[in-house]
Amino acid sequence: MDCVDFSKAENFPVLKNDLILRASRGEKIERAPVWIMRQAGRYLPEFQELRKNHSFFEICRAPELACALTLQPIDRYGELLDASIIFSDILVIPQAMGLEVLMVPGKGPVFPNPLETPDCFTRLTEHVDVEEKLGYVYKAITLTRHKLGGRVPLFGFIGAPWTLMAYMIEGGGSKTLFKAKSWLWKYPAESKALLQRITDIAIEFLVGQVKAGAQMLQVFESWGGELSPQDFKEYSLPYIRQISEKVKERLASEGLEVVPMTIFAKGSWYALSDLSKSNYEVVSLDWTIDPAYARKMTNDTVALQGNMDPTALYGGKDAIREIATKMVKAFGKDSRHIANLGHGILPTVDPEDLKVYLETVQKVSAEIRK
Ligand SMILES: Cc1c2[nH]c(c1CCC(=O)O)Cc1[nH]c(c(CCC(=O)O)c1C)Cc1[nH]c(c(CCC(=O)O)c1C)Cc1[nH]c(c(CCC(=O)O)c1C)C2
Repeated sequence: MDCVDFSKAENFPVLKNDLILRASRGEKIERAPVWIMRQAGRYLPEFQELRKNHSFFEICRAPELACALTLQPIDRYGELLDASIIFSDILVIPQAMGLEVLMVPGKGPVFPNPLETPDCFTRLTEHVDVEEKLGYVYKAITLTRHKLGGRVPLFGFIGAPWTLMAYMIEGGGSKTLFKAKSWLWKYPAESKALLQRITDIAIEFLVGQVKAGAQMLQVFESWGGELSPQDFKEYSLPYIRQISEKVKERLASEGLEVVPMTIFAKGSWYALSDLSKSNYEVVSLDWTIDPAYARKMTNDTVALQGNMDPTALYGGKDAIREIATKMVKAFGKDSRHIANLGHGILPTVDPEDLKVYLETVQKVSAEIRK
């Protein structure tokens, strides 16, 4: 019997379901692929069980545990999911840059010593060795690719530079982001220097994730919608563009597969046209955007991902069926559509209700293509 070494990014099992890769590239699909942001998370009792005995970042740093959590939704929902996403967090980049981040149960991420002024740059590591600091994510990706057995493709991801900068200054979640945004007015040059430092690491990290086995990449600009259209153009878009352009250049020049990339800029409806011209195959939509409007603004040049309101999963099974059906129909049968929610699944959703959503999407999106 052949012995495959699960620590090596080679001899991966053959992919059996490439629906999401085809949808991303605008190829013909028999139905819309579906996956869920935060699908490996707190709404699953099996996640809670494992989490009881381990801290959040301990799990991220232990490839066996991160792999086990990534597989939980895939094992539970079987063929109802068309993609997996590696269990990790966007905040591993600020950690690699030298900032401490804690995950406080019931509160979320906390930076005990956030950046207060640009003088604090002295606390950041000058040259981050991405492999040394974040190699644990690569190991988790490689192991997961083997253990997935080719069932579905595996996403790697990062937080976009503006979103990470905001966390590094706010020190955690925030309603107004007034501390991070005040940097844009008080220290525009230093803000751009910080965004560039994050961008350089992000590029390296995404290339490393593909090398390790990631088959798609998603960039989360979760706090895009806190910026005005003008500020988005200045402090978010240029870095989002650099990331897709340079990652693809690097992948091609290193003879690696140039994998499809998704941009999710939550709240940035005004930027849809710009985002569709930013070298991403997929633009992800939050639930406030009408699919027809998005199709028009992106001029039908990209695949669209989304976008049921995550709280619709609290409406009961009949409402879920009705709302999911409407959503699938709104994206239409000819369009490139990857079904998802408009943001991450909330921690108190009943996993059986999510199942109804997945079943409905698969059924309806196949029916309208017959
Ligand atoms: C893609 C991803 C993320 N986090 C996690 C994953 C991997 C798992 C998956 O998606 O299935 C695990 C992931 N990350 C976290 C959890 C819960 C941690 C726990 O067990 O206590 C999980 C499962 C913790 C976390 N980490 C973060 C928050 C948000 C806090 C805030 O509102 O400011 C929280 C609560 C930061 C974070 N993390 C992430 C984002 C971008 C997506 C989004 O906008 O939701 C953001 C903003 C991305």
